[in-house]
Amino acid sequence: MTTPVLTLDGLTVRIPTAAGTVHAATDVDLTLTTGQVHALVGESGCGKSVVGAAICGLLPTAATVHGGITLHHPGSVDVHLDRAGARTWRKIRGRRIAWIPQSAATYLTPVRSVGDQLAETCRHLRSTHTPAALLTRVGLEPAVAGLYPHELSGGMAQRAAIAFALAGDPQVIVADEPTSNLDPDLTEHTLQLLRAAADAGAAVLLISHDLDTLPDHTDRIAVMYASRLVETGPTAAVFADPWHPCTRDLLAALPSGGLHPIPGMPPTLTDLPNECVYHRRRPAPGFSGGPTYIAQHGDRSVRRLIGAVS
Ligand SMILES: Nc1ncnc2c1ncn2[C@@H]1O[C@H](COP(=O)(O)OP(=O)(O)OP(=O)(O)O)[C@@H](O)[C@H]1O
Ligand code: NI
Repeated sequence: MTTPVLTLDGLTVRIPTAAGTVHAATDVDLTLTTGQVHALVGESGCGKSVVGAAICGLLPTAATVHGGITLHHPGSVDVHLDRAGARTWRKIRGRRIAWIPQSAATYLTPVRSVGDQLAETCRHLRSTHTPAALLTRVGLEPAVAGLYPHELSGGMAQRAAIAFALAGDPQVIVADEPTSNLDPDLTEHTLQLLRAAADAGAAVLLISHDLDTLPDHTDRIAVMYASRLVETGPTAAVFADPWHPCTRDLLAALPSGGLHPIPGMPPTLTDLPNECVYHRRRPAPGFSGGPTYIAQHGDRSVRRLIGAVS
């Protein structure tokens, strides 16, 4: 049985920049559940990492957040992360929510061995695991503990990143493109490790561009376009019968879909109206713009245009 662990309720993130206010995430509703791997996909710059960063309390300080980010724990009170201060985050990060970055090299200190840093993380989190057990769990030899970060191959570094994330037995794991630098074998191995973490009870959010790998490795998918979710549902159902034109176009751009790139360019996020703008990229029949709404059908949802013909 799956239980909701983390709920995003109308998450809206705005980032002020010299070029204007970036609409980085708008009205994002998403529930992460125990034991499931949830994919978050969409074109580059659509806001996926911002959603992941919001869940992990890692947004830039200038960002403003509206809407709810709620962490649930059976038998305990909900934690409202959208209002959490530094003290709450110190208790939560690593222990209840962990982040797996794209490259482990970005957060490891070059001057200390992997084992040293993993031992320090375990002490800090009061982990019940030893560094050796964590390395074994992600398929690394115990001898890797003695290596320095620059001595790790890309695949080893990514496994090490997962070992660090597993140290605190987090309820939620956010992995931001963990396979983007890996060959197919290492990609497969990394996705299996995320599946194992979910099987052990975590809710995993996998931000990914490798759509072809998702049906085999994820339970649910959320498709994002220009800061908004346009479609969510079980991965197999969405791949078999995509409802939103954006999802259809993303799938058609894959080798398995015939390699048809999406025409046009993604919009600039500093100048967005209060509606889904995919119809501007790919005009819908008989529709020239206007508000959208989310239609819910069982365990699937799709953003529809009010007044569109189809
Ligand atoms: N620190 C920041 N300051 C200003 N703008 C930012 C910042 N971080 C992200 N953005 C902007 O927010 C928008 C969403 O970015 P985000 O990194 O979430 O996209 P993404 O979907 O993860 O893209 P990619 O697939 O390339 O990683 C982009 O327009 C980006 O330029
Ligand atoms: Ni990103």
